[in-house]
Amino acid sequence: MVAGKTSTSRKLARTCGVASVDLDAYVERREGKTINQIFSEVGEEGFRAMETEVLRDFSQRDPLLVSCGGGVVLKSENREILKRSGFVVYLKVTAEQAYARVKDVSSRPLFRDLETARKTIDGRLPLYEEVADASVDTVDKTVAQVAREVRRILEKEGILCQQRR
Ligand SMILES: Nc1ncnc2c1ncn2[C@@H]1O[C@H](COP(=O)(O)OP(=O)(O)O)[C@@H](O)[C@H]1O
Ligand SMILES: O=C(O)C1=C[C@@H](OP(=O)(O)O)[C@@H](O)[C@H](O)C1
Ligand SMILES: [Mg+2]
Repeated sequence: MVAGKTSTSRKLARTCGVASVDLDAYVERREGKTINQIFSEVGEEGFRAMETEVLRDFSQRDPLLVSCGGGVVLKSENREILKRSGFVVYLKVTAEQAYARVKDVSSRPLFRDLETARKTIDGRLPLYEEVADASVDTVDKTVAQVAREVRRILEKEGILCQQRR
């Protein structure tokens, strides 16, 4: 959470002219509810079911930049989809940096305080590493810098065409 997945993907889509979708934004629009409302109405389990459904749908469309929610790695089914059908870039962040970026964490039901954020990040680390084809450290970098790094990786992999600079 707050690694900059949504912002980086949006920036990259704009600069590279590639279609993009944010899974959380898509779920919110489809349900006509915020992530918070979904969590309070159907719980995390209900939200995770929706997340898997949209991940499955969008994994079949190509080329597409998909920004996932940070908890997408929790289900093994999702991890298999990510590994099978995408090139996965893991954006790394520390709990401290994430907190410094957003003072108001109220729109993220699972990001409550610094200690919880630390534990969440530590607990998920092996899962992110399991699915990642590449990783980018986002600490002390702007969204534009992170997007540039991701773009270079995708160009090197032959996923995006080299752009003239
Ligand atoms: N590299 C960054 N530097 C500074 N602020 C950032 C950076 N990446 C994201 N942010 C800010 O942090 C907040 C959360 O970013 P977001 O892209 O929604 O992260 P995620 O989708 O990983 O949770 C936004 O307010 C965004 O502007
Ligand atoms: O890490 C998580 O479990 C979650 C991250 C959120 O997305 P971001 O990582 O884009 O904030 C959102 O999917 C939901 O609040 C749950
Ligand atoms: Mg996001």
